Amino acid sequence: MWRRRVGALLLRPRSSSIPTPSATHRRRHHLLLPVSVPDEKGPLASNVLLLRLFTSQAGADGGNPRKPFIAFVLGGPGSGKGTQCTRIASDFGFAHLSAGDLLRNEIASGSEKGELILDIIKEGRIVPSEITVELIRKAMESTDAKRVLIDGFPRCEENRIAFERITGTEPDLVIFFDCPEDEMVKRLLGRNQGRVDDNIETIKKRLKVFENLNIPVVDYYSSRGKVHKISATGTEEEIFGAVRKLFASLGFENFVFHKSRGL
Ligand SMILES: Nc1ncnc2c1ncn2[C@@H]1O[C@H](COP(=O)(O)OP(=O)(O)O)[C@@H](O)[C@H]1O
Ligand SMILES: O=c1ccn([C@@H]2O[C@H](COP(=O)(O)OP(=O)(O)O)[C@@H](O)[C@H]2O)c(=O)[nH]1
Ligand SMILES: [Mg+2]
Repeated sequence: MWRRRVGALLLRPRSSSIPTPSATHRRRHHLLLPVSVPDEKGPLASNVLLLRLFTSQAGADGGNPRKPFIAFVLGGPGSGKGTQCTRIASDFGFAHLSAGDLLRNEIASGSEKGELILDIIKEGRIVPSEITVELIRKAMESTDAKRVLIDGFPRCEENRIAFERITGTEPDLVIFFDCPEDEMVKRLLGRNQGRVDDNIETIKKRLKVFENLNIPVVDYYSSRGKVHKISATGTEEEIFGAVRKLFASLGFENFVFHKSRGL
């Protein structure tokens, strides 16, 4: 086991647990990211990330040879996380763990926890950390993959802290898909997957939760030099072009590219 020891179109959110963003936070968010995040227009190979990749895969990370390379994939609702993760998984051999899908599977299982999760998702709020982290932990345990994408998690600082405490590990890389709100709304309203949260009322709440609770997680990892911001506007293919460059710059082999050349 790899773990150390197994162990602003927006409505005000209804839940009082959702803090109102301070002007300082908003200012910080918009100023901080471009300064501290190496973006796709910057130098391709970030030596820090490259070093982490090799230390993680070679087992030098905390002396644990079986710790997978972990990438958190963040971005607002509808920014294209799931779409891009599917591409990364097939091109670069990552296991794709979608926190939202794990939660929806729990709902589909008919468990008592599932009922609570459904109520929270309908409201666009965040499921208690212990539930989500436990689902992710189990999913990670049941894969032998050496590279794992965790899509749509952590959603808030509390999620992040719980993950790091329970798994005893941190992500090696955080990808942040940066997308304007109006584009996200358009995509969500056209997603057409029958989701209980793809309606305008819930979308407004999810956007508010994203800005208030998820952006601080991006800021935290930015300050630790782990975030790679990718502009999520343009076609799926154009965005994947930037993603591909990032993974190539980190030394990941592109299986599809090699297969197409008979290698
Ligand atoms: N670059 C893009 N341009 C237009 N639509 C997109 C793009 N990427 C994804 N979509 C569509 O937008 C919707 C939301 O994408 P999805 O990957 O589910 O986002 P997320 O997981 O971040 O919510 C889906 O219907 C998807 O097909
Ligand atoms: O770590 C997570 C991931 C998702 N969710 C809930 O599940 C919903 C859908 O998440 P998903 O990632 O599937 O949505 P996406 O951003 O991809 O549209 C969110 O709005 C939250 O209510 C959560 O509480 N914690
Ligand atoms: Mg998704």
